[in-house]
Amino acid sequence: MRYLNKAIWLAWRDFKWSIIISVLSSLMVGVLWGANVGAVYPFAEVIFKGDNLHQWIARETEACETGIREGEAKIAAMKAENASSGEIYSQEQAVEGWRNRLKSVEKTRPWIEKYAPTSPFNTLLGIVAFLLIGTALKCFFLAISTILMARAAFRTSRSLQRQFFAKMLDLQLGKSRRDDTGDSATRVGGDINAIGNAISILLGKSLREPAKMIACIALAAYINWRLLLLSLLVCPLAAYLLMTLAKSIKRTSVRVMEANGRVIGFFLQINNGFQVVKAFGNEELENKRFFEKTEAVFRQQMKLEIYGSLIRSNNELLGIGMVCLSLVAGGYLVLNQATHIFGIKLADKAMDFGGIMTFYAALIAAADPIRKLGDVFGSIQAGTAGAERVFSVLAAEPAIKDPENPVPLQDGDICFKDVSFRYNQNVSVLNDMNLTIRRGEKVAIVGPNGCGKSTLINLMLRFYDPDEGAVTIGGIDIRDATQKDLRSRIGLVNQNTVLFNDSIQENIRYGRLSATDEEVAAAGKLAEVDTFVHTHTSHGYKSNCGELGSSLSGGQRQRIAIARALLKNPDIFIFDEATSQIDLESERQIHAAFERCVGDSTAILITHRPAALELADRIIVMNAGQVEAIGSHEELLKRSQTYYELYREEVVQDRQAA
Ligand SMILES: Nc1ncnc2c1ncn2[C@@H]1O[C@H](COP(=O)(O)OP(=O)(O)OP(=O)(O)O)[C@@H](O)[C@H]1O
Repeated sequence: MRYLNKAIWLAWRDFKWSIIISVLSSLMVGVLWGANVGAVYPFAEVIFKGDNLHQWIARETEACETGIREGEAKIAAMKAENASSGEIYSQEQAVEGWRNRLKSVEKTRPWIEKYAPTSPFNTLLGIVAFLLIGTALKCFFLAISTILMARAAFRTSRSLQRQFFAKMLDLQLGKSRRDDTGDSATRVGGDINAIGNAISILLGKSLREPAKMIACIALAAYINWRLLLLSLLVCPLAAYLLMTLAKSIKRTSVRVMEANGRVIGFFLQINNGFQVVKAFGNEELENKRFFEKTEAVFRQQMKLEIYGSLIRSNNELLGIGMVCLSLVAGGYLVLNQATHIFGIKLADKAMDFGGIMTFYAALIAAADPIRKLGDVFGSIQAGTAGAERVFSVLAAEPAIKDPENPVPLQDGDICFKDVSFRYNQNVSVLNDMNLTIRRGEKVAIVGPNGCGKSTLINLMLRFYDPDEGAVTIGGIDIRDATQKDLRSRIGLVNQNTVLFNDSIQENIRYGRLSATDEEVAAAGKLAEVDTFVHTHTSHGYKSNCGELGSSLSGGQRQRIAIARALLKNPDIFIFDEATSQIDLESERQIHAAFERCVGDSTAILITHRPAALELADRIIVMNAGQVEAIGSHEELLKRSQTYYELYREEVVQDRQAA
């Protein structure tokens, strides 16, 4: 509940007035509900006795005065007979009851005398009109309350989604990275919707229904509070069952959310990798795995449904239990015109027909909101579970943070000083690495698979921070600058080209949002996007890339990514295997463009391609997380066995490809 309270506080902070008006409207619904039930009393009196309200109030006054008179006479007689003080006290209480009742009657009398019709039929018409107007007003307040609360709840859920989205972007950095896409998708979708639903129910239905219930209970208490207490005897047991079931619902709600996360995660994974599934003919296996995951959701959902129906039954039984108890006791009192059952006093005076009918109507009307509250529990518990899952992510501290007093970066040499890094405790990826890349220099980094080349780039972009040592640019530790400042200076094209489901033009413009169409086209031309965009697409630069660039070839995607980086015109270019999927001829053309565009920016190329190595002033050979050798192509062929072997492999591959 602590986390759901946070969500409610957010709703309160932003939609105070909506909530206040909605809550007041809910209270009005409660009052009008009780008032409508209260109309049963005069209705019963008029229909069954043929009285009008003037006659009824006169009878009531007379009954009260008689009750007081007789009571006082009894007290006097008791005192004369030296009766016990307990007996006298009980009689005094009865007289006090009559006096109170007379006071209420006296208060009502002027209203009845002034406004109530004199004929019974007109009285009936008046009651019907009261009922109709009361119900119309109740509907009006109900609509106001529901709409305003829904608005506050939906807006709060959307705002939570935005916060969650921003947080996810921060948490993707460093070792706090969240790899469970399905789980995150469930949290941002279903869980947040469950929170919104819970807010709307908690501040709407769960105030409105108790308000209706309280109005009816108050009416019942006004008629006969002792009889009401008797009918409430079933409450403690029902409340205990309710609390136990509520805990189970919360626990199961969390399990449903987790299981849903696994279904979505699995679905996304197979959807992305469907070609592998098809190519290896593993459809049956994946269908079976998916079936098991959906079955797990089904099992938890069924549990939830069973708990929900138990709560509904519990509440319904509670309502009917109250009515039944009072039916038996009240029926006995009226039929026997008694005030006691088993020596226990249950009424000050024998109850009349209208009174007991109104009492029953009040209890039946109180049972309806109690029944409706059954569904409320399930939704609130689901919202509480969702809030725990969502706020635990929102509260997580990102591993990569900006410093409190950032220093502006200067263009300059890039230095890795004694840098060590491991993704997890056991495996060291970079070991005490030292490397300086001079400002404006073009370097190529080569090395066997898994030696740490991309990790080097990850540290430079502060996607991770080193465990030991520091990365500096222009002599400033990049941890002392803001991430925005750092990344604004770097143009990255990496091996996994990511394009968004937008036009080619907008995907290139992603490098610099302020770029004009002409600038975008110029960058496209330099990166050889032009060579396919006019011949292979229907709408040129306006053609859509498809989701994640799926309607383009690997090479075409890489060219768009290169154009995006060129458009940014950064201080530092990083090409991480950026031309690995481009044919040799296009690669040469891109390299020519690269030389023209990179100009005096620093450029780091992670590549095995011999043609790309020619662009570099120096080649850095990495092996097992360290710099093994640095030099020109010719020097390294002689000095570095690792380089020699890598080069020979690539040349053979290029010859085969040509
Ligand atoms: N996010 C990660 N979590 C855990 N280990 C990782 C992660 N990314 C990379 N590694 C591991 O770190 C090591 C270095 O990976 P890196 O991607 O830096 O190598 P690389 O030299 O760029 O390889 P390649 O030439 O194959 O792209 C590898 O053993 C890899 O499995």
